[in-house]
Amino acid sequence: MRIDVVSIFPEYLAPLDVSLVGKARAKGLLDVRLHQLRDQAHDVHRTVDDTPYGGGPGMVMKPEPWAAALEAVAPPDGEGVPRLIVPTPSGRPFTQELAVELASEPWLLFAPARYEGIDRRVIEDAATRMRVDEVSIGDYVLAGGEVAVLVMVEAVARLLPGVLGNAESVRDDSFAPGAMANLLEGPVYTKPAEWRGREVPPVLLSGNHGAIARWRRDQALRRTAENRPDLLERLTSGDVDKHDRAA
Ligand SMILES: Nc1ccc2ncsc2c1
Repeated sequence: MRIDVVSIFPEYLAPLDVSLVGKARAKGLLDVRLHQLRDQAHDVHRTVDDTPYGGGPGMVMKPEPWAAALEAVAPPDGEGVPRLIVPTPSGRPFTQELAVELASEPWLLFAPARYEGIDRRVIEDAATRMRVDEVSIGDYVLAGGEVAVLVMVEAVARLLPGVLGNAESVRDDSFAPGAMANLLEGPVYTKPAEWRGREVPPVLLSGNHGAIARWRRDQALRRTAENRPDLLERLTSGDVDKHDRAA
């Protein structure tokens, strides 16, 4: 997979050089390219923003630098077309399901905005050439979209074949499609078996894999009911038998 990111703060994406994503890049599983938006602003101040038409607070990112940056990355007459992801608080929610969908794309192009956002015409123009998704990572105030790019790239990269050492853990993730869909992961434990007077739940030491699986699902249901009751509503009656609900 190729990932391009256009930003006025490409240094904000430095974490993509380390850990899971960094290792995937080193293995050649991921090709990440960062681009400075200001390189496409040719006035002396390399201006990328201006006041909003219609008035209002803040500044809006100008269309010309963004259009030039997107076309520099993906020339209209070039090979292949990326899927453009525009991180924005007014976008569709970023979910594990969307991460799985994006992980099947050969090329993603991220356009994180600062200020009040990007002139709408940039999105409309790009949509004539490529698929565009406006995506939000949640309902809170951030200074820009770069941190959302870090979130989405990590969530997608870990799903790529060969990136995670143990494919099992992808299956057992919270929110992963399948048995754990719409369930939060339960508590986890490691050695020592007793620590500051607290013991590991005996079932986890029993070697009884059926009992362990049942215990883990029960704990996942309990944690989901406690922290995300909204997710329980998504579980079909077939997913949660009467016993589970009563637990
Ligand atoms: N403030 C804010 C909240 C969510 C979000 N998602 C992508 S960019 C962004 C910015």
